[in-house]
Amino acid sequence: MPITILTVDDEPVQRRLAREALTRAGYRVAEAESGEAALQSLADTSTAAIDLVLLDLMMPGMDGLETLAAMREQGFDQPVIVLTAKGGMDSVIAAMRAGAFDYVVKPVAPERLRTCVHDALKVQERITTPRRRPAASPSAITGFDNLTSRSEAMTRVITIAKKAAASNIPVIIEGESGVGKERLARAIANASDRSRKKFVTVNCGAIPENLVESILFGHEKGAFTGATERQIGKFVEADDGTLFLDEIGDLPLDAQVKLLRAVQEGEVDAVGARQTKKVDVRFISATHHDLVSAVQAGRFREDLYYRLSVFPIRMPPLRERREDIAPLAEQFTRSFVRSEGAGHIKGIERGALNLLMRYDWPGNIRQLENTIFRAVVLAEGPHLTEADFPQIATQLGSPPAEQERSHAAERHMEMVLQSPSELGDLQRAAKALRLADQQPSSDDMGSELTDGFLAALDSEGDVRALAEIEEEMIRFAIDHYGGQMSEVARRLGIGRSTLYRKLKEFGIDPEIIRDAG
Ligand SMILES: Nc1ncnc2c1ncn2[C@@H]1O[C@H](COP(=O)(O)OP(=O)(O)OP(=O)(O)O)[C@@H](O)[C@H]1O
Repeated sequence: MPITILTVDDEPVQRRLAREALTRAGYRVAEAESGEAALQSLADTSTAAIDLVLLDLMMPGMDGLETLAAMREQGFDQPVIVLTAKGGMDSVIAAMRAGAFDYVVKPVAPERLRTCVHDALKVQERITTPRRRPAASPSAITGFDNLTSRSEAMTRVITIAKKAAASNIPVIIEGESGVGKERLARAIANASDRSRKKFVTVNCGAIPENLVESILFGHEKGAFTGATERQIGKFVEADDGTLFLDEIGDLPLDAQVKLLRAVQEGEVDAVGARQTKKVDVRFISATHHDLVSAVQAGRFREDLYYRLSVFPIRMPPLRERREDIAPLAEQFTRSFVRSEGAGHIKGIERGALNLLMRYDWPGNIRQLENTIFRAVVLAEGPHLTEADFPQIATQLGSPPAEQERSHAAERHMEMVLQSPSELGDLQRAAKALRLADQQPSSDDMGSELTDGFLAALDSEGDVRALAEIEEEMIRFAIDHYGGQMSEVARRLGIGRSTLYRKLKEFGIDPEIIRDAG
């Protein structure tokens, strides 16, 4: 089955450019002219499944960011590469924050696009392949000793959590998504006198409303249409052990009433059962919501809140405990090098760690874990360097001290291949990508662009073929001189007939380049 890429762009010329570049690389290409149409294509089961989405950020109607958000909301988790026209680094950063894999600046440089798509698919394939062993699978490592806590903030959390482990009272862990709430809950349970009993988790936010009662409290066979088997429910399953109520703030109000009774009385009624059952459960809940505000807004029952939050623990986001970033990054690197068989990687460089420590990590430890995974899968050198974290560098908008590698060099090439009117944005982008160190400074990127900026190496680190560079130079010149072919020929130092012969040879359509520019 060929890999299918959905190109989403309102401009037919751009769709065509992307299609040409991708079909030449052997991909199947589907097209959508708007965000709305893209969502329809993704949901359409009658056509080939989409493996990757190439998404323009600037579109009328639903723009790229809205489309990306809607995709994730609707459960489409294909990798997304965003296309940006005029430097638009702000929306690129927003898209990366929203989970885009990477970005490409228009007009699309075919080689860069293909590298980007190849990388995204490689990472995706490794995520979905059973070979992947998460670096820190919650069930594998669950003690306090395995919770990285170099920071003061986290040391405090662990001290409090150890106290909670010594008692049986309900604990609520509050904190942003991916911050490690479940890991902490497991550590508490493992250090408690119920450590040998079951730890049952239930994600309250993921249960369909009409099934909440049955999943929590169980049901008898035939209690409702579809209840073909008796189910004991999570409470009974956790009897004598610990019940972890994740995303408790998402529990519907009706279910909150029943939960309150179960918590208060230690009794549950399975749907359709005649008898009440006594259970002995230790509760640990978690939420990324501000439950106090939810109580004030009437979305969460106050009595239930007080019952569950006898022992509240706030997990600080990673940006409030930056000292933990480096040890976590090192731990994930070691772990993924092992699980991915990437023995050529010996570790992570200081410069890369410094870069990671400056970032805010809105997705917290989970995002850091995924970022390291991606770097380990794609890195070719003996150490992870700053250049292996292009998406973080982009979002930080800060310069790398690290020797640039082909990936960034390609980006640089793209920047150079823009029209002069875009230079302001591009200079900022170049700075964001920290190219200043060993490339000519952004000030050198005046209106006269020199061929010294052309990327000499390909994505494998090898010298690029002359023909490829020649083709790129011609495309650039056409764009740069607004399609005036005699000027293009003159500046390139070749005759018009040679130019036209080369256009034919490389399959270049000057009209398309001019429109795209
Ligand atoms: N101290 C840690 N050391 C290593 N890995 C960790 C640590 N804390 C969390 N993780 C890893 O980070 C990821 C997110 O952790 P976890 O699921 O516990 O977060 P969460 O706050 O419960 O997330 P959510 O709110 O989205 O459910 C997991 O893969 C987990 O194994």
